[in-house]
Amino acid sequence: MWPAATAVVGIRSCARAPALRVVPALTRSIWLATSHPRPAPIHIASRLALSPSNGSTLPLARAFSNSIIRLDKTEPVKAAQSISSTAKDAIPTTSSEDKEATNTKEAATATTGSLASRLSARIRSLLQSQLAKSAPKSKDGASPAPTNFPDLKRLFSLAMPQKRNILIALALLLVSSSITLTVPFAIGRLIDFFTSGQNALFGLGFGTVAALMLLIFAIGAGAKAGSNILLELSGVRVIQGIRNQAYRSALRQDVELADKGAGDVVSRLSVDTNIVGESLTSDIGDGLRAGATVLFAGTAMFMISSKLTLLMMAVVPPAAIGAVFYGRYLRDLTHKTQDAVGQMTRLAEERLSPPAFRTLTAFNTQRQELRRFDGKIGSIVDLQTKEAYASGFFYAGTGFVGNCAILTLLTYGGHLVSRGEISVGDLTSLLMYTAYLGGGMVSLTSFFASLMKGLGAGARVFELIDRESNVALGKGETLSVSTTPARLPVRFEDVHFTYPSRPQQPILRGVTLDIEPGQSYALVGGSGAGKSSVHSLLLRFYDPVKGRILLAGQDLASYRPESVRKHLAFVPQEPILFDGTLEENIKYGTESATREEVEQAARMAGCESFIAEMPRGLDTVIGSRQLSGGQRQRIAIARALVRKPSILLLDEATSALDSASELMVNKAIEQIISEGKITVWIVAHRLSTIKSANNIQVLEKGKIVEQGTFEQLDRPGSRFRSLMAAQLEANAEPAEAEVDAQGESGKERTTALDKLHRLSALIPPSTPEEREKLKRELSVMLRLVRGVLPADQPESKGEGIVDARPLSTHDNAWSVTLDTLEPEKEESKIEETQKEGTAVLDRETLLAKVDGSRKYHEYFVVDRT
Ligand SMILES: Nc1ncnc2c1ncn2[C@@H]1O[C@H](COP(=O)(O)OP(=O)(O)OP(=O)(O)O)[C@@H](O)[C@H]1O
Repeated sequence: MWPAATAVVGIRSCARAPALRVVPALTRSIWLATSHPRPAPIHIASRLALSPSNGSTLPLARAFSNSIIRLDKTEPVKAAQSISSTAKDAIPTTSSEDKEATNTKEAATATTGSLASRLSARIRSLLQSQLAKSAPKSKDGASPAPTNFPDLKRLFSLAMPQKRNILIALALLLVSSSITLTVPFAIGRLIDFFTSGQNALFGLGFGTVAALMLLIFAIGAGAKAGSNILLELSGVRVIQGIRNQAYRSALRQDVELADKGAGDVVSRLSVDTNIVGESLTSDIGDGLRAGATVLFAGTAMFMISSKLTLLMMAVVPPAAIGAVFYGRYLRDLTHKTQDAVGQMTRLAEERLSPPAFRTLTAFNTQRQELRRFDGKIGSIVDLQTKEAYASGFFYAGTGFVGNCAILTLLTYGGHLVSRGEISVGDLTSLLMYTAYLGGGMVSLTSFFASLMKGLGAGARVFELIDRESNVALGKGETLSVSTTPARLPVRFEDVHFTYPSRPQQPILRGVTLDIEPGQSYALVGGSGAGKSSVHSLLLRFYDPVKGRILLAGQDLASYRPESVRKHLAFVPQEPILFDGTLEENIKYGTESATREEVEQAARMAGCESFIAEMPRGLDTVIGSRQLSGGQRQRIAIARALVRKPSILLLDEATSALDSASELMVNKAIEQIISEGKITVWIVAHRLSTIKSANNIQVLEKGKIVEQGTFEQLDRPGSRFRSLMAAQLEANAEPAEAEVDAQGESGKERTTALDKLHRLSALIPPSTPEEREKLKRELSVMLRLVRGVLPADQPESKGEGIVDARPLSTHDNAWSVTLDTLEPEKEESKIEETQKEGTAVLDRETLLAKVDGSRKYHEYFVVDRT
């Protein structure tokens, strides 16, 4: 408010003519119109303001300004040195003027030299501590990672695609600003015209002048509209360009980025890009307008009264130094604030994701979550509080400096008017130009501050854009294949692996294995053994830290990742569906698939029945969580099948399926396996799934400890058997009450059948009590098997009922046949079978007892060594 307030005092002190009464109000309204609510790069002002006045100050201003520009670059300490050396250069000039003539030049140099070096050290330490504080902490919180702020050139390069529009907008802006800036001059002349009683103004009649001015103002308004529209539109396009660039970069990253959570990336894409785009377009417009205002107003003032102008300009350098430090502080603060916003977004996004939201609702952890979120907001508020204090003090300071300047103008200006050195009109123009200058400088500070904010946010955007992926897309040789599906042997050779986020935790410690084309493999191991990690390495989500993976005899890392992934299909543990139709979801990644191919894949994956129940079949739109877990898995399997891959990777792909669906999917997989065209590599816990593979690999403690066929591995003392036994024990815990409660309803039957699957490979108990328990269970199962067979079941192989393979090849094993479990014979038969060694029940025999008309060709076996 300084120009308006002090204008009153100034005008009163030199009031001569009635027309002057209008000046304070006029000054105030013009100042309000030109001032900006936000701060300004006084360094530019200082350069401009100082330039015409004093030859010796021009280099200083330039050097200072250059130092400030260097501050924006990535070398803050060098910039600090530069600033201090600029200050050092400045001190001899000013101090030598003030010194007594008796002072020797050496003494002055020594004094100023030590002052300058102290100043230099102080600035350097300030900047270093600021940088250290603002730099994001590393994961362990120990050592801060240095922040690389982009230089202005890099920042401006983002606006290059809109260069033409921006330049036109800026040219229009200069036209409109120039017109606005002639107003104080015209008013000064008008005041002199009215107070002097002349007949002509600029040699023209008043009416003509007024009409001309109206025309000029209209042109100014048009130019302003044009520049505003063009800048806004350029801003939108620039933001669009930055977002595209950043998103493209995000999509090309390796999965490590996603492991950290998407929230931070999302906030970079949304908030940071916005800040950068704004600072490159509308803020640049504001800045240029303000710069032109300051330049024009300063020059005009200088022409009206150089003495007065120079006197006023003395206040600029301290304000400029303040602006530099404020700007820099703001830039670091913005970077930190944006980081904090990123963390908050990450938390909110994670917690509001459908599965997380269900969990927090079910566990009543809303308060706890709110506290956690509050903590995140708290750190943002802390940073914003610092910003509030910084801007409060800064603006108070610049306001104070401005008031001092206007006071000087009015006091000394009034004096000059009273001495007749300048006219009242001149003083009025000066006063108005001061208001313009003040407003312009405030706007410049605002522009400077937003540019600094842009740099802070830009650093985060560039971090994303520049992030190098370890597994770079588009780099490497194209994997060329002669057949479809391609026959691609895989070999892991002494592969060691740790996740980048946990380099101290080895996951694989020398895995060596072979995958032959057209074969099927099951990778088994305890939870957390690293099975999924093995698949991740083949998919090149990560690269091994040691050893190598060979694909078709060549290092996997030498291929273009996309060309390898084209031949792989992957069904993850937790399949992801996207918003869209079922067909779109199945075709995801295989856009060329026809409707028939989609339908066939859906059929093979066992999706047919539930798709048929959907209102629009394959065209039904689904959200990411609008299907059951088992349905999602089946869609994901269909998605993999429609791809017709060379290698099909299934990671617990049937874990969420019930037995009937699992059986259906397993049959589809078995069919694929039997065709021998596609290599199938399964990660599984369930025996029924594992057994469908020709080869089994057992992963333990980061190594493959056993591999072979099921028959080879299912032997006493094998790691595989103990692994299976441990899992089965954990799963098969039948209780009498539960068994009784099962009845024969479809759902319960399915549950019991699931248990039956597991029991088909159970190691029978050795103690009489446990054997008792097993007998009870098997007898219930027998009842269930009878119950589950529909009366109209055609003569068949028992499809869709029970999945169990012949295990008759097992040496030294024994089995309890279900027919031994007919109530009256149970006890004796078990004993008997134990003595006999291996005996197998074929279902045909079993079911012949149940219903002589049916034939079944599969077996239930209870295996025991
Ligand atoms: N993105 C990751 N970053 C860091 N560590 C990870 C990551 N993913 C998995 N791990 C760790 O790597 C180890 C192996 O995990 P992996 O998922 O490969 O095991 P798994 O054998 O597939 O387990 P499960 O059978 O339970 O799915 C685990 O200890 C796990 O904590």
